[in-house]
Amino acid sequence: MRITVIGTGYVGLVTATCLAESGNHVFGIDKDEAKIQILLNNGLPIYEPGLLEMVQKNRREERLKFGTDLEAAIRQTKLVFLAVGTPQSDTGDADLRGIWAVGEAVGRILNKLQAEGDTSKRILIIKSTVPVGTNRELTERMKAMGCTLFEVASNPEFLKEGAAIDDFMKPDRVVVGVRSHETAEILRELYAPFLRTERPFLVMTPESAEMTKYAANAMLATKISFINEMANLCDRLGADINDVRRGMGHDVRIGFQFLFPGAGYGGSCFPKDVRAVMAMGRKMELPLPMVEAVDQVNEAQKQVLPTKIRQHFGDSLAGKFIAIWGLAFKPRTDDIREAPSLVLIESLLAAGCKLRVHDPEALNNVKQIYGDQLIYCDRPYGALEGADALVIVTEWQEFRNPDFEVMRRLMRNSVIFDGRNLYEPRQMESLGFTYYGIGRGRSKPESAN
Ligand SMILES: NC(=O)C1=CN([C@@H]2O[C@H](COP(=O)(O)OP(=O)(O)OC[C@H]3O[C@@H](n4cnc5c(N)ncnc54)[C@H](O)[C@@H]3O)[C@@H](O)[C@H]2O)C=CC1
Ligand SMILES: O=C(O)[C@H]1O[C@H](OP(=O)(O)OP(=O)(O)OC[C@H]2O[C@@H](n3ccc(=O)[nH]c3=O)[C@H](O)[C@@H]2O)[C@H](O)[C@@H](O)[C@@H]1O
Repeated sequence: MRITVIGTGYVGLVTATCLAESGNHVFGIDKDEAKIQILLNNGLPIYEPGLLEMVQKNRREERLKFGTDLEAAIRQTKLVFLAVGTPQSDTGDADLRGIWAVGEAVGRILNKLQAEGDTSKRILIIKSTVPVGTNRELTERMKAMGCTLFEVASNPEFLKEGAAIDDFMKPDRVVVGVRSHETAEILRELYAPFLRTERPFLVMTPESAEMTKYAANAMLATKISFINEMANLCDRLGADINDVRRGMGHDVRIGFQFLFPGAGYGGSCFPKDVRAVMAMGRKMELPLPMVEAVDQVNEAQKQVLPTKIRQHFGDSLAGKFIAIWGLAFKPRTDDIREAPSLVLIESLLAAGCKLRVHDPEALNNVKQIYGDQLIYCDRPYGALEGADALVIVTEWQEFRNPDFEVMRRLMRNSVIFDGRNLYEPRQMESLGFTYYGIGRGRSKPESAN
């Protein structure tokens, strides 16, 4: 099939590339000329494992093209994916200006093509995460522009950054929201190569598809906030969340996934999507106390590491050298949107600490925010030189098994605040470290200081 994907961010670029990989001819279109230029120069504007090689291969084989010319792309394609950002607005709901702008641009182009005698119907497929009713409103807006030969479908995306290619190529399910059988069948054919191993292709209304995406993200965020709350209780009661988590997860009704406590969930999706669900509830005057609590618990969780650090150092915190390992909101990405590391950095800078930070991929993004307020280290051990403490915020693989001897030699004080529970408290103590995890049963209430 011939496809246009509008937006070449984390989702659009992966979608365009994976669809090209399965034999389609795809145009990746973005309004950001700098991004397109990087892609045309055989680079990648983001870090996502395995993506660069796949982009290069499909460009070489001429199935994947990039540009800024939407009209040229739409002239040659029937399927048009919308993968532009839908960030959080000031009021908490999803900011849909990107979707409306694309709708208007596509509408103008369709009118022009129709006037030229092009009678083929285009299918606009909303891949971005959008509130329930967006599909319908986009349809109405385009009809109001005089467009007739089009249909809008919903096809939410469930990929995770860092594992995006695998998630797209082998999805647990594909969800499509359509108003016609014909569109459902076109999308079924498009996705067939990715669903060969019994994975379901679920057809529903656009409203249900839009809701499915938010409900899935809200559920996953709920699991994380729940386990974080249990971890904080373990800390106070002297239980170890790692044992508790295992004890829970073996119950197949509960399972192990998304039950890792930490420094709070971040990223461009869970925080904004949970708040968008809250906003939909407010609009419908329906209280959603559970979803609101998920967000509140998460905001509080981002303060857990700063609180433990304040408790440990007390009045002597100002002027301390603190090393931070891991800045991206999760491993295997350079994305720092809503990352818990940023809350920690703000708090420690405000307390007068000097920060030496390391991340395998996200240093440049952090530099763009903090400039020379931080010391940026290319290597993990470089960040430890003279440090009074190490704080681990993101569980990059290379932090799991470091040389603790070397670490102790480099650090001025052997103190570790481990926001991802990478190490065993007893082992760390036997190696001479003062060690704080999340929910490992060792922290005092804040008032104890
Ligand atoms: N990042 C993720 O892991 C996932 C994101 N989503 C959803 O997918 C959507 C996109 O997210 P990301 O890819 O992370 O966003 P992003 O911000 O990385 O990329 C969006 C791209 O759209 C481009 N764009 C905006 N307006 C445009 C226009 N009028 N014409 C052409 N290009 C335009 C921007 O320049 C940018 O490159 C959001 O709704 C998000 O909630 C869904 C699943 C996973
Ligand atoms: O809608 C989206 O954008 C995507 O949001 C998440 O994907 P992503 O944000 O890329 O990454 P996750 O692996 O879900 O991690 C999100 C945050 O939760 C945290 N997390 C995750 C799992 C866990 O057990 N504990 C935990 O604290 C991570 O550290 C990270 O900060 C969902 O997992 C995807 O299914 C969804 O498509």
